[in-house]
Amino acid sequence: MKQAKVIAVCNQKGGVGKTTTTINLGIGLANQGKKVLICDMDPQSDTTASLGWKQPDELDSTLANLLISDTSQATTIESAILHHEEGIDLLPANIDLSATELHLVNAMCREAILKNTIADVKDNYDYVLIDCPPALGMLTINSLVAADSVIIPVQAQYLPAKGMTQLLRTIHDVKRNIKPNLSIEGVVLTLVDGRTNLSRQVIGFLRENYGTHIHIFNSQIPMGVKVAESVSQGKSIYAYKAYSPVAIAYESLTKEVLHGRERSKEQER
Ligand SMILES: Nc1ncnc2c1ncn2[C@@H]1O[C@H](COP(=O)(O)OP(=O)(O)OP(=O)(O)O)[C@@H](O)[C@H]1O
Repeated sequence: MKQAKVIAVCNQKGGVGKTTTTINLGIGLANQGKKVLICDMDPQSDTTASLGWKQPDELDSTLANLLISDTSQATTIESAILHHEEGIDLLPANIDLSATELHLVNAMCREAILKNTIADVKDNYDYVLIDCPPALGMLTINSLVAADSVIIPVQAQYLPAKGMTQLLRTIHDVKRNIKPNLSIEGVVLTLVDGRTNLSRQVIGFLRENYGTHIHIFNSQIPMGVKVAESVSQGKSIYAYKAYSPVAIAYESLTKEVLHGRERSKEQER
């Protein structure tokens, strides 16, 4: 049996590249021989649609059914898992997940429902990546409680970087009250426009304001038109346009994540 590392890809700000990072990091890890499960915890179901399931609302079994353990539908986690042609598995989402958020508020052990839901299958994988919704509600809290670490995609702009305070506070609260060993894997700069100096300014801002203790990945994800095209084809950037700057950047991020894990395993020994 494997021992999965569970990583939440999280930022309450919308449109910062969470979905794109989850997919391309996930498939990047699969390309390196790792077994990967992606959980789509965003009711917009962009990850599900971007991986080729274009009508998520027509899916019978999704994370929404699993999280409310709807006995009338008797959904098993195995029956909900979809298999993508590039070698990763997906627990899909659809719009029902937004109603699930309300249900979770009154549920017992409400913060740990995702963690318990994936407990039986998690160790079939090396990595479980969770694409979080752009909000700090119960779906995000469940994602953080299920996770060992968090990757924070930050758009290389001044205001999105500023908005990190609230997210870091939430991560701190989860760590203090529920999940003491939750760690921040790192911040990845996304949508970097190479024509400006903004990425350097944003890194300077993050270091100054959040201390030196938050790791910032060396890999930066540039802007590239091929991203939207790959999404429309249900493919990763590697399958759609190998060797494009975005593909090279995500491959490099994948290696940083892999090496980070190897380093921490060595430290444990
Ligand atoms: N490197 C990139 N270059 C160009 N476009 C990108 C890049 N990364 C993401 N995008 C585009 O930016 C938009 C937002 O990206 P994405 O969906 O990954 O962000 P998100 O944080 O998951 O959004 P949401 O919060 O709405 O779920 C999408 O249209 C996506 O195709």
